[in-house]
Amino acid sequence: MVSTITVIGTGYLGATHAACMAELGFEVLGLDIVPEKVAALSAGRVPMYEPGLDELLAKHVAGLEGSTGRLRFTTSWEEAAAFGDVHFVCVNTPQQRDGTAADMSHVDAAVDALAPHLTRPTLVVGKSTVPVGSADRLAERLAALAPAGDQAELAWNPEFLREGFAVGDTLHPDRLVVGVRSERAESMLREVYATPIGQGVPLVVTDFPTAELVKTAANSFLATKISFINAMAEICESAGADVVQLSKALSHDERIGGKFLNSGLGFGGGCLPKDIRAFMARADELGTGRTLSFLREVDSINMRRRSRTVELAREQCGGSFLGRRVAVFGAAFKPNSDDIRDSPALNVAAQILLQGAQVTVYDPKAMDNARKAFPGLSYASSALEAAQGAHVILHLTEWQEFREIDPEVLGSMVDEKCVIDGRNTLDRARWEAADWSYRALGRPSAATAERVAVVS
Ligand SMILES: NC(=O)C1=CN([C@@H]2O[C@H](COP(=O)(O)OP(=O)(O)OC[C@H]3O[C@@H](n4cnc5c(N)ncnc54)[C@H](O)[C@@H]3O)[C@@H](O)[C@H]2O)C=CC1
Ligand SMILES: O=C(O)[C@H]1O[C@H](OP(=O)(O)OP(=O)(O)OC[C@H]2O[C@@H](n3ccc(=O)[nH]c3=O)[C@H](O)[C@@H]2O)[C@H](O)[C@@H](O)[C@@H]1O
Repeated sequence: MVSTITVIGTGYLGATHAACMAELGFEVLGLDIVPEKVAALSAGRVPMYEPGLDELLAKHVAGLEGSTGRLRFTTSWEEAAAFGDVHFVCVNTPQQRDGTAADMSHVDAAVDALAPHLTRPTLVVGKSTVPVGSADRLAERLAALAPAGDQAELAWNPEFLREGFAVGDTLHPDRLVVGVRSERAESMLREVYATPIGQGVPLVVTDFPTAELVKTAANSFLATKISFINAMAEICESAGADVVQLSKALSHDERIGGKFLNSGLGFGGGCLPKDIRAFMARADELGTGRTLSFLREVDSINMRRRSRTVELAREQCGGSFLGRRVAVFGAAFKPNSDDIRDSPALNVAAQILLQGAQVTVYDPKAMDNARKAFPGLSYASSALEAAQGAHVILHLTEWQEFREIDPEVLGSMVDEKCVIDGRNTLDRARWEAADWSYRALGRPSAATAERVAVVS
């Protein structure tokens, strides 16, 4: 029977997974190699912003008043190995520094550190996003290093949660996918996920490579859908059409659907960009690189959105950024997160800074991370403060609070009433009624829109 679970790597994925496993009723031990992270989590503090996670920690972390005491954290591999019936590996797999493939060093290091302590029957479950073929390789490594031999078995269980919705996505996933080599592994994972399975969540039981591929295929599809609508935005710009209306019209077709069809600055974050690149690199290794060549285009459409946003801002500044003040609303790669990994907003802000503007950034949650990564940018403590004396406002991460800003009030603080909506989520009519020049990717300017209206 499975009653104890360890979670190795307590970042965005692992901290959430650990807390949710405690919520499902298991005794959980989270392990990380960063002692400060372990100390923060042990005190019930979430080292990042993830809605709902602090409540779960308060409910379950041992030693906190009124908690179930089911959740603890450690840096000790011996303790983790002795504790867990099941070990989830949730460490990071970033893009390699000198290439586009996934850096597997953290996964390998975690397996190498855990395995020698595994003296009793156990299941090690990979959750990190890895190149297809990794599980086969790691299963051999585990069997070779673990004193328990083939009683220390591997399974692969990719994760599909979205940051900002991580708790809900973990407790109520769309589907569960498990790659297994034995009935024992399957039945242990069925025990772990008995609650969601009992609630009707579909479970797909498959082999290692298929489980690994489901994950990279899913992220590639999502990235492709976003770049598709952003390619349409490029066409709209040339043809004087409006990509927001186009997207809405497409979404009424149930076969297409409206999700992940929001055009704008494109995708960033710690997953979609590096996952499509790692997938292409792996396909090259497998000798099928051509099959995924479309993902190169997906990537370059996405990166072009960033340079197009910089261009549009430069046009609005009269052709040069020199001596101009630019306010950037948003630093996180998406709203409801403090994650700035490959953030399109910060990428644009940094490019504009390098071209001579004074750039002031405000984000509701990602300020600390942004300051550390981009110390050359200026930071304000509110959107209104960032906008003081600005020649152009760039709306680059679509936080709710930016949608709620009154353009009349903001208008009295800026030098020029010019806004670029990089996420196509501001109420254009409201901004134009307050006398702002509103520009967006894939949407006609007010002048073109009038011309199109006259012609039609
Ligand atoms: N962030 C997300 O929304 C999702 C991430 N994933 C995948 O999950 C994996 C983890 O991603 P994140 O949580 O975002 O990364 P992260 O960087 O936030 O967390 C990784 C954690 O692992 C720890 N770590 C690194 N090496 C270790 C080792 N040898 N032993 C123990 N701990 C170690 C780090 O200190 C860090 O706390 C990646 O493969 C990612 O692609 C999958 C689905 C969703
Ligand atoms: O593998 C992962 O780590 C995760 O990657 C994504 O989740 P996440 O990175 O949290 O964020 P998304 O909501 O997918 O957004 C990714 C990026 O695409 C952008 N996006 C999203 C949707 C859209 O219509 N348009 C668009 O530009 C967002 O602004 C953001 O920059 C996937 O949605 C998750 O299923 C997956 O588990």
